Amino acid sequence: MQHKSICFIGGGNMTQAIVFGLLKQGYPAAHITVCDHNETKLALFAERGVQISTNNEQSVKQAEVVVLAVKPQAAEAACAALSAVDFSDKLLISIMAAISSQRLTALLPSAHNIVRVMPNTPALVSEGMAGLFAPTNVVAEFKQFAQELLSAVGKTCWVEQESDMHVVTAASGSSPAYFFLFMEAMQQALSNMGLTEQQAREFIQQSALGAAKMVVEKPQFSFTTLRENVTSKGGTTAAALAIFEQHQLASTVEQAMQACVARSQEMEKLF
Ligand SMILES: NC(=O)C1=CN([C@@H]2O[C@H](COP(=O)(O)OP(=O)(O)OC[C@H]3O[C@@H](n4cnc5c(N)ncnc54)[C@H](OP(=O)(O)O)[C@@H]3O)[C@@H](O)[C@H]2O)C=CC1
Ligand SMILES: O=C(O)[C@@H]1CCC=N1
Repeated sequence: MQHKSICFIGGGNMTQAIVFGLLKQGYPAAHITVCDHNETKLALFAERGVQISTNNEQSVKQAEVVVLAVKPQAAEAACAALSAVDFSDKLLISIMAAISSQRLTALLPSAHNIVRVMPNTPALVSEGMAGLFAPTNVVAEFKQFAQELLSAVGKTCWVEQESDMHVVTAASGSSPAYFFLFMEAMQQALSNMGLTEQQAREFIQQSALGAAKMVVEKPQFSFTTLRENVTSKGGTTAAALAIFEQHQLASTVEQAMQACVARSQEMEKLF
């Protein structure tokens, strides 16, 4: 991939995951700048050779690609501070949940090439999953760069309709947290039944990794088949799954993901 100069606005959790993932894949640190007002966060990047700055405007002016990575609540202020920058030759990538391309255009009128990306933190270990959307006017070269950038730290999937980015947020951005919550609950339960936290973690992480690898490496098997292959009639797994069913796990998961989408839709109107 081309090594364009990239400036990240916001050096928080998601920027750390993407930038450290990119460095792991050999993206030159000298081509990356991270802007934040938090010196402690900036130090994490500086110690890996990434350029750091508290002067957003100056850094953005020098970059070919700008990644907006502040919280949606902070989008307006962050963009207002960039109003003097001419974005017409730059690619603007927004990883912010819920902020539409129309809103971004209103905030930064000179930005004609906007790609929305909904990544997730497994980018840190090169196993990210990112949904992408670009309005029809975005030039192909910039779309390709955005895809290559995210492909360097995981898998990508374009959506045609911007409204689908709400659902994508439930599917990529937020979804690692569902699995982490499940693992937290498993660890608590195993600890309560006598394993140490560390033992519990080892059983859970390897089982999760093994299950995920089976899903990836055995695409001929549906999730249902993989589950059924573990579940002996009248056995231990069936006893566990019966409790999940009794407590309507599928319905709970659906409600949780609907809440994620609804919050994204609400945030789109708020910020
Ligand atoms: N975390 C995740 O898993 C994912 C997050 N996202 C999206 O990524 C974005 C960032 O999320 P996340 O990394 O978790 O958030 P964080 O709060 O961890 O990081 C945002 C950082 O930006 C800083 N910041 C705020 N305003 C400015 C500014 N004007 N200039 C420079 N830095 C600024 C914040 O500082 P301070 O805290 O001091 O204000 C903070 O350090 C969000 O919009 C979120 O929707 C998307 C997918 C997944
Ligand atoms: O929770 C959030 O709002 C952000 C967006 C997706 C993941 N984290």
